[in-house]
Amino acid sequence: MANRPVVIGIAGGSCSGKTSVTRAIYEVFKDHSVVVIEQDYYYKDQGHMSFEERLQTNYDHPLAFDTELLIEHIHTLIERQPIDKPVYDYVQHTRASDVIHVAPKDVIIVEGMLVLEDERLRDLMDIKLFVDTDADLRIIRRMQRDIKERGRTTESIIEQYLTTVRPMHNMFIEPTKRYADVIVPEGGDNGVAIDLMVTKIKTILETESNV
Ligand SMILES: Nc1ncnc2c1ncn2[C@@H]1O[C@H](COP(=O)(O)OP(=O)(O)O)[C@@H](O)[C@H]1O
Ligand SMILES: Nc1ccn([C@@H]2O[C@H](COP(=O)(O)O)[C@@H](O)[C@H]2O)c(=O)n1
Repeated sequence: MANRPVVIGIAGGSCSGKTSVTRAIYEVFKDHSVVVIEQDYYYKDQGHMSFEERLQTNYDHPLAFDTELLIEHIHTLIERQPIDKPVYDYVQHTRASDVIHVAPKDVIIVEGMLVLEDERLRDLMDIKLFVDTDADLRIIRRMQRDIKERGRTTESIIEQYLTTVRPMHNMFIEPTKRYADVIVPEGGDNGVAIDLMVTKIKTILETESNV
């Protein structure tokens, strides 16, 4: 077993396929040892705000996240200590009351739109991925997903996309592509990129000098 866990960052726009790539890697290592940390679960707690106020939040800005807590939790996992991971409720736009107890593992995947935006996060990562999918495909996927899974209407999705999702993507997410070691076109469908990642992770895990 490696001394220091391997930390992989998986960034990219909303609905680019980050979760799909994460799941594909998870499937390979799940019996071995892998933990997934979703940046979305670290949205700031808005329990003190009314539902109407929560609708005004810009969920695509870096300041919407409790990045301090996210960094603290990754440090804790790297030190091979457990964490209580928050749970997020997209319908209520705030943290759920429960947490998930997460044991430390050999592979830590940190997945989320803006995980390459903060230098402190980037510095913790051994491998940085950016999932790159065209904006037209992403908005179609988002429309389908958010109506089905996140309690949204067509009108609210279009309004949010034009006012915050698109401009914040261009301002904060797209520029982080430059920090990626690997740019993955088409996300979960890119079997070659996923195989390469799996091979690289195995190599790091097997390397004695990984301390
Ligand atoms: N290649 C694909 N073709 C069609 N739909 C996809 C594809 N990849 C992902 N999706 C769908 O798009 C939505 C977002 O995908 P996901 O992997 O969760 O992206 P992200 O984590 O980047 O938001 C999901 O509903 C998923 O089923
Ligand atoms: N209460 C919230 C919180 C987040 N969002 C949107 O989620 C997107 C990020 O999740 P992905 O799985 O798509 O990467 C982001 O674009 C936020 O706008 C939300 O709508 N409501």
